[in-house]
Amino acid sequence: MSGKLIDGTAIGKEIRLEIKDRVSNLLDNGCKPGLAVVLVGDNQASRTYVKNKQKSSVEVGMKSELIELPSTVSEEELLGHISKLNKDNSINGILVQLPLPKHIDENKVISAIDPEKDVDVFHPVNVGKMIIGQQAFLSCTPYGIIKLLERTGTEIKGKHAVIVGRSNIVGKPMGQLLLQRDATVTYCHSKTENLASYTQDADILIVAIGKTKFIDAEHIKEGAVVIDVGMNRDENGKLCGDVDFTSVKEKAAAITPVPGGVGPMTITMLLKNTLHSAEKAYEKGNCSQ
Ligand SMILES: Nc1nc(=O)c2c([nH]1)NC[C@@H]1CN(c3ccc(C(=O)N[C@@H](CCC(=O)O)C(=O)O)cc3)C=[N+]21
Repeated sequence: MSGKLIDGTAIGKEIRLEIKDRVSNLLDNGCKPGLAVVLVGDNQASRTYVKNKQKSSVEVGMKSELIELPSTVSEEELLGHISKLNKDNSINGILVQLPLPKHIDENKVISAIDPEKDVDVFHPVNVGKMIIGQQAFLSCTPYGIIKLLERTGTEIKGKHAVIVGRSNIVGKPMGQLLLQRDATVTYCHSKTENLASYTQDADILIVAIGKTKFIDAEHIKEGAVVIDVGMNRDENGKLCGDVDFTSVKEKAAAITPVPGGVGPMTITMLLKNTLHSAEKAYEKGNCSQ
């Protein structure tokens, strides 16, 4: 079987058009959704990602605000910016780009964001609500992956989903969203013994471990759907995933490429959550231009 490509750029575009329509409804009513991105320091990769997020939010008609702070900024000053954004009616979503410099406590900063504006879904209250199925916003990367599975007609119910990686922002929430959709979920990670024995049984394999070509054709069951969340740079600086795409695509029923797979969907879901937040604010009479 020759693997079918899951085109995250194209699926993301479709969803962004739907978002744009709903943004334009809000605009007609005097409410412009606003996303604030806080970038600390001068990490080049972070800067590129943030630019991408800004460009995408403007494309769907949102306001984009960038708060750029030097790597020497104090925790107190950063918290001050967040407090201001929390109170700002023109801002519906706040994202603090991670990682933060070592002298700043990431958990403290994330917890300072108003959960109603936490469109990234990193706040412990939102993560908890999501896991018990009470949350309006869903984690951007896992939610984007659910959309990829849905829009490619991949059955989730009753299937064995194997997650490789257990981060708080991808692996853990991913498993929970799949569980809510009636998959049988196995979590694997860097300490799992005999990893292939689990991955070879996966109908849906999600890989988010952060190691280039960590998964090859040997790990795959014929006809599996393979989702590659990896964002690694190879020796030439080229972006590549955690899956050996060339060999795995021959065995998989469908596979996401890197770039052009999960990445664009993460940003799309960030926009969707920001739209959601603005719609809620509008209903409460709290959305301004
Ligand atoms: N608070 C916070 N929220 C995040 O969501 C967050 C973060 N911090 N820190 C860093 C990671 C990384 N991340 C990416 C999102 C999209 C692409 C993306 O769109 N990638 C393109 C390619 C981009 C390129 O060519 O460099 C693609 O896969 O096609 C990449 C990386 C979000 N992150």
